[in-house]
Amino acid sequence: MLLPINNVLDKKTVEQFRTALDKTTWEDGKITAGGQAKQVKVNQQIQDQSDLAIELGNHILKVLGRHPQFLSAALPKKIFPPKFNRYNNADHYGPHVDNAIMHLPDHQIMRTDLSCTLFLSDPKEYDGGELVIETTYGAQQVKLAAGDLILYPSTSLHQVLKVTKGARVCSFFWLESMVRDNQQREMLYTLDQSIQTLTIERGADDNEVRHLTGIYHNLIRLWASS
Ligand SMILES: O=C(O)CCC(=O)C(=O)O
Ligand SMILES: [Fe+2]
Repeated sequence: MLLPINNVLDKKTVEQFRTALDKTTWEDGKITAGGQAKQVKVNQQIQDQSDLAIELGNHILKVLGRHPQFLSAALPKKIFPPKFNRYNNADHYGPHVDNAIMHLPDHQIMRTDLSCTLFLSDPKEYDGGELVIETTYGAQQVKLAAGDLILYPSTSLHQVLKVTKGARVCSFFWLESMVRDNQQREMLYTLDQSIQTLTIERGADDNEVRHLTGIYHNLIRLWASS
């Protein structure tokens, strides 16, 4: 499932992020890529452990930590500290699959189940730069408004097309989910969203709402690892 989540950051916050990012130092994105990805990666990034990356990254994590739709869809166990990239002057990132295992700054490791891009440039600011994700239903092109985020399975082959005008600035990161299997996680998300709608329509004291909520939690018990 490719899931867009709108307005993760409001316009004012995006503006504050951009003011800081537009005047910071950017380095070659190849520095942090390995193997096959290094060969096809042509973009810029800011240093992962810089004060700015940590400050902005923590803000994103705080917002996501209380975002019901994100939490329901991702069921996150570990989230990689958000990174920041920029594509301009014909930058692009050729087709690749993200590494399965990532090393966290505290020397722990995590498995990547879901990949995220949080757009910090408005589509009007640049030409090209679509994130193209291969799915079982064909390639999907993603280009979202500034402040919106796309969540997609890390198992997917994906690429960022050449930016031919302007600049595409994003934050990107990965997460390990408590539910490893994409299909199980997607069913839990659909069930949870349906329960939320039903609860609004019928109230929390409704018999079916009670049963379905119980089933949701019991499926989590069966499928989640903490
Ligand atoms: O810029 C993006 O949207 C994705 C970047 C990416 O695929 C990566 O860094 O692995
Ligand atoms: Fe990637």
